[in-house]
Amino acid sequence: MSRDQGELETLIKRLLADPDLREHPLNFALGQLWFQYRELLNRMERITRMSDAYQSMARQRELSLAERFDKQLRQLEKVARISDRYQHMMRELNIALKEAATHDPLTALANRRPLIERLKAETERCERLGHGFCVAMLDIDRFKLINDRYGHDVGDTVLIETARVMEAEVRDYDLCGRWGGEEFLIILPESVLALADDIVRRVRSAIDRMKVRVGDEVLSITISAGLAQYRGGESYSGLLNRADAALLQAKRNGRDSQQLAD
Ligand SMILES: Nc1nc2c(ncn2[C@@H]2O[C@H](COP(=O)(O)OP(=O)(O)OP(=O)(O)O)[C@@H](O)[C@H]2O)c(=O)[nH]1
Repeated sequence: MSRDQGELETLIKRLLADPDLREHPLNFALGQLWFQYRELLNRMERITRMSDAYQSMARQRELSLAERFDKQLRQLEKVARISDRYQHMMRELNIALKEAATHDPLTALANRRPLIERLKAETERCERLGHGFCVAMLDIDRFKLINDRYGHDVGDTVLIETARVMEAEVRDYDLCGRWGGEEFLIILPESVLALADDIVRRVRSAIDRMKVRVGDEVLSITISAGLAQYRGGESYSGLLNRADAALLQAKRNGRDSQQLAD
């Protein structure tokens, strides 16, 4: 309120309160004007208060919207983190499942499944391109004796060590797997029998040099092997049968040896 306005209000209040002026002809009109002016002022104040309240309410609502937005954002971030972890877990699980489906849990070598897939692929490739490939079936000699004498755990260690040495000796593109029990299969692509024979001799001599210790004793492990080269038109199981028969012959020949299939 300005200074002039304040002085005018004081003057009007004084005039209206003056008993000598009560009968003055303008007193009633001035009283009415004063009353209307006060009413107007009150209404304006009410409107201003309402507008202030509305603005503060709006500010409050904006604030709580921002807070709600932040909360939603935090929740979304949490969901995204959980989903990331879940996807990572699923990926790991898939890898573990694939590993379990294609690898022998004891030696970590390929199991029969990828071996058979590779045999099929190689026979098809052979038919198409005419490249030769060989397989070698390898078997630990008198393995039952090791189990019986030293226990199953030592037998397992022998299997693990044999697998490790075997895999280290073959070429990168050969596939070495556990066919079952103490029997291993090596698939040698792009090879004729003479080359496969050299590679298997190298594998056997590395296993010969391998040292598995049981207390003070060092076990000596020998291997017998049968080798066969793929013949056009033959099935992969026919090829395996010939390698198996050659292995049997190697065993009959006194073990610790290798035999080429006819
Ligand atoms: N420790 C262990 N032993 C196994 C496993 N799988 C098979 N065997 C054992 O391997 C042995 C194979 O014995 P045999 O088939 O008689 O052959 P071998 O004693 O090696 O004799 P030859 O093959 O004739 O030289 C059996 O005693 C099986 O119990 C395995 O995962 N761990």
